Amino acid sequence: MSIGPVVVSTRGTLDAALAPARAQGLTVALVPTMGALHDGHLALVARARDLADVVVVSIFVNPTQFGAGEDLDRYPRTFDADLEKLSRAGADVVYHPEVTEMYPEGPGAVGVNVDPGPLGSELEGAVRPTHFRGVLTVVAKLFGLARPDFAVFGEKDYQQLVLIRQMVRTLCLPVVVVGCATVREDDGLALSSRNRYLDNAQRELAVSLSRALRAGADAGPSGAVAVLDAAQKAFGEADGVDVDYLTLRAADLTDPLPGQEARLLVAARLGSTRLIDNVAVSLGADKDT
Ligand SMILES: Nc1ncnc2c1ncn2[C@@H]1O[C@H](COP(=O)(O)OP(=O)(O)OP(=O)(O)O)[C@@H](O)[C@H]1O
Ligand SMILES: CC(C)(CO)[C@@H](O)C(=O)[O-]
Ligand code: BAL
Repeated sequence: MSIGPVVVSTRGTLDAALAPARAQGLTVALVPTMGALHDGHLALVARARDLADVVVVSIFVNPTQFGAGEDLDRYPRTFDADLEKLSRAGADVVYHPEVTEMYPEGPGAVGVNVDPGPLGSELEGAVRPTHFRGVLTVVAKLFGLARPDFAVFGEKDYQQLVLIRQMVRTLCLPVVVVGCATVREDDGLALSSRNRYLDNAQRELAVSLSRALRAGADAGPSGAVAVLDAAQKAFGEADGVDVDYLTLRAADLTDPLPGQEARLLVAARLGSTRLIDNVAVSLGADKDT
């Protein structure tokens, strides 16, 4: 019987847990999460297992990436179930700090933060203006704490992945960022901890996000206009789904160019639940250009 991962909650105990591996020159992969783990997270852990000798998973619901009125208080916290899943997935260390450990002066204290730059105010950032500052700041802290050789993130949070890559490049951080494909339900819905907020009717409607993205991606060779048309049509009249954005960008989230791999991204609200998703699109030229 496996004894499961070592669970630590402070910088000192994390250092102590990783010291033997570091002394032997073993490599470390970090998988940052906010818990409420599902198969999408476990795919990241499996990738981390392939990449490195030691796998550290952090579970921390980071208050600084939630805006006022968002779901910080009701965000699912399922630590015991998470630990069982991580045990089966072969994680070595679980870092589960308290808010006071990560933010000794309080999460609201004015201090040093990572500025995400202009992309931090677009797409998700347009609706959640302080979100990416909070994400990048906590990810930078986690990198400083765990000092991983590799860090694994999901493409489901595509803008987050792009911004983390930018941060690593700009700040010359010594870590390799690895992105993992989005894991989906059988009907196409991207797995997300927030899916558990959906009632039955909303769960049925939620498939319209991935259906629209799929239709858009299929129209890729016909150009950007066709992609957006097809995606919007596939959304149809889905009553009860309020789309925040449905947009086509280049893979680095600048303007898309024909002949390149692009990304079609969507965010929508179903009642008080906000879901995001995206797909890769092989983009051809518009017919009349
Ligand atoms: N379906 C998925 N497939 C692959 N990776 C995923 C999936 N869902 C989440 N991840 C990745 O897991 C990591 C931790 O994400 P997080 O704990 O916020 O889970 P989440 O399901 O995205 O939750 P939320 O509902 O808050 O968006 C991130 O790198 C995220 O991109
Ligand atoms: C990367 C992350 C763990 C930072 O809190 C979070 O934004 C998430 O779960 O995607
Ligand atoms: N998966 C991104 C975390 C958030 O929405 O706050």
